Amino acid sequence: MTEFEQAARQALVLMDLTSLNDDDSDAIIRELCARANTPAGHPAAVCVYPRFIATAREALAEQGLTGKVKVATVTNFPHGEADVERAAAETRAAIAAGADEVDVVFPYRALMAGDAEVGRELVAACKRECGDAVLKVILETGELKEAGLISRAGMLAIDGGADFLKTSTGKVAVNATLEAADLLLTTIKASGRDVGFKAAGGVRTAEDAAAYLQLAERVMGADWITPAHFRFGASGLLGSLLATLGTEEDKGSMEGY
Ligand SMILES: O=C[C@H](O)COP(=O)(O)O
Repeated sequence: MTEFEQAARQALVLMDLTSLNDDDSDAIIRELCARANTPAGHPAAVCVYPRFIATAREALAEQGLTGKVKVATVTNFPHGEADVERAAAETRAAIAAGADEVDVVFPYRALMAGDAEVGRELVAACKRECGDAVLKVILETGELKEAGLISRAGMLAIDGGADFLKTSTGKVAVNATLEAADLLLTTIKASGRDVGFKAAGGVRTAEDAAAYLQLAERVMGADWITPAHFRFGASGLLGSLLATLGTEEDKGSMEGY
């Protein structure tokens, strides 16, 4: 296996296979879950809107993937409002509906306007609702733009109890970049805390994935890169990974894409 194929195989098991579109339906989420069952292995999670958590659980069970592929969802998404109570209530509802993992959007506009405390509070409130469930905090680095703000947001999220720092919603002009990834990985390392990293938004090819993996290896070391610490949030990466591995997607499960 070439080094590049190895990166594709690794990226597949680190992926949160995502569908967060306005026209998502039960049928589309069922197909997403069917696509998770690839001949080359399965992703770490599927990531869906809260109203599809039950559908995803059911569809993964039908694929024999219960417990193997987690169900992730999003809260305070995509705008990252500074309403702690609402974000906590959405997170509580997501956990009650059966989410294994919650990706909450950090109130990044509030931070840009000078209110740092609400970000820490919102993350802490959502982590309380999660308990042992994984909380990923979406910082929207492409909107924060400045290195200082990106690192500050990362530190606040870690202080609030984030299990992962995630770059982006995938809904703004600039999503995951290697520069933002470097800043967040460095922030995680400097914190000394057991926090993971998720690159999300615009990661489309095996080449993209390999570059992030190389960066993470340089900053954190190869052994750190497991699904417990590193994820790709991606809606359009699976096909490229499977093509790199010489495995075609099942066209029957591609209807609607
Ligand atoms: O969290 C994941 C992102 O929403 C996915 O973004 P993408 O559609 O650009 O892959």
